[in-house]
Amino acid sequence: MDVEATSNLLLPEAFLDFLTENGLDPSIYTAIDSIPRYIRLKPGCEAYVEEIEGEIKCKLEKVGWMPNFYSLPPHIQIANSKAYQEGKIYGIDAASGAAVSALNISAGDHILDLCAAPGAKLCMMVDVLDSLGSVTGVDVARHRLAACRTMLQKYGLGDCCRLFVADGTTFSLVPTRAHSDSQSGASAPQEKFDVYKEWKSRRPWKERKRAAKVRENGASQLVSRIQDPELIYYGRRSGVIGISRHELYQTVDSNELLHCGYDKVLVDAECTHDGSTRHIQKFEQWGWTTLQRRVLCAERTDDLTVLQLRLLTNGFRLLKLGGFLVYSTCSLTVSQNEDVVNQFLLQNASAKLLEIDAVKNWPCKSGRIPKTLRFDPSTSRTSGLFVAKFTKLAIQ
Ligand SMILES: C[S@@+](CC[C@H](N)C(=O)[O-])C[C@H]1O[C@@H](n2cnc3c(N)ncnc32)[C@H](O)[C@@H]1O
Repeated sequence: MDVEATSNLLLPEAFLDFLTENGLDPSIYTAIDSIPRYIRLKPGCEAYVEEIEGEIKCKLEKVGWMPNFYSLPPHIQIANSKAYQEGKIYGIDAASGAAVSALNISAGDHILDLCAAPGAKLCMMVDVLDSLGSVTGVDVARHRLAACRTMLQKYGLGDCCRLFVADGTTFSLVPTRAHSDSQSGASAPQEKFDVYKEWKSRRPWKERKRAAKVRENGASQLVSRIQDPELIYYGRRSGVIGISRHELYQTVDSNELLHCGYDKVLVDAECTHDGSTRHIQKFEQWGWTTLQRRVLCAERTDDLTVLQLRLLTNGFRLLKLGGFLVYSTCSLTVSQNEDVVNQFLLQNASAKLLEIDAVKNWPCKSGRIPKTLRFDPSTSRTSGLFVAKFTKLAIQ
């Protein structure tokens, strides 16, 4: 195959083989420069649109199918703009916006984002939540979650959030409303003295020592064996302040989870990122051998599908009865999407795949399983994304 004739990128033969094996059309990388960049305007900042246009020297096109989203030419950089630095705009693809919208977040919801970093979707969730309810962000990569914390603080969105470095396949903590509503009185009186106080970026010595110990254990064990998620941030209204460590880390059994689990769960799972043309473009600088290791290696893909199924299964376990869970990946391979969904449905009788209400206006296609969605860069003019939505039913 003549690589240069089919792509703006000089895609290596091995990647083209990967696409062919997975039934993916390499032409999604051809039009890479015609896919716009997207930003989300912080609600309440509508009056600044003209000022922002003046600053970044280009017109912002309103995205008709996704509120608060604007598109701009892909070469425009926003990172140095005042609007970006002040948190009035942030970069998030419109398809990512669709994954969040599919959750139908309402004020007061308690939300779990199981693969949260670097946090674009988490920020949007907090915006939509309008500070009522809570968002719990979990990610196994500490440095990426720390970047998420920085972003929350920069955008002034952290008040109702708490962030845990943890393995999403085993994470077990419920929203703190469960404790404050029903269990706060249950802890021993002496523990009440050792309650979480307001978050300070400089942690007390005792807490830093404890966190360092957890990290040390993590380095010497597989991450999935870390018992205690590490709390690296909590906001004033996250439900953490005023409760004890014992209360925060208390877990509940599966029956209780049906009632005190999360209202909404996002599992934006780790994947090969092959649907994100911009991500694949970065391998030009990072080196195609990194792509070989991260994307093309069959063993890695097999490990990934196991991880994806485990993340989805645990996210679903933490969902309350009647709640909504969205599973998304930015891979377009069937093995990481429809195959994972099929496997999950086979193993979870209480899971029901749902239609996504807003889909009529979205520029996406159906996935191979009815009700699932695929954003395909060549037709949606967004990054590639797979989205499936589930609810939890009561089973006898
Ligand atoms: C596609 S990215 C998530 C992007 C994020 N939702 C956003 O909107 O910015 C996948 C994330 O999964 C995290 N991850 C990988 N394995 C994980 C695990 N076992 N538990 C939790 N997070 C994991 C990675 O560190 C990565 O940050």
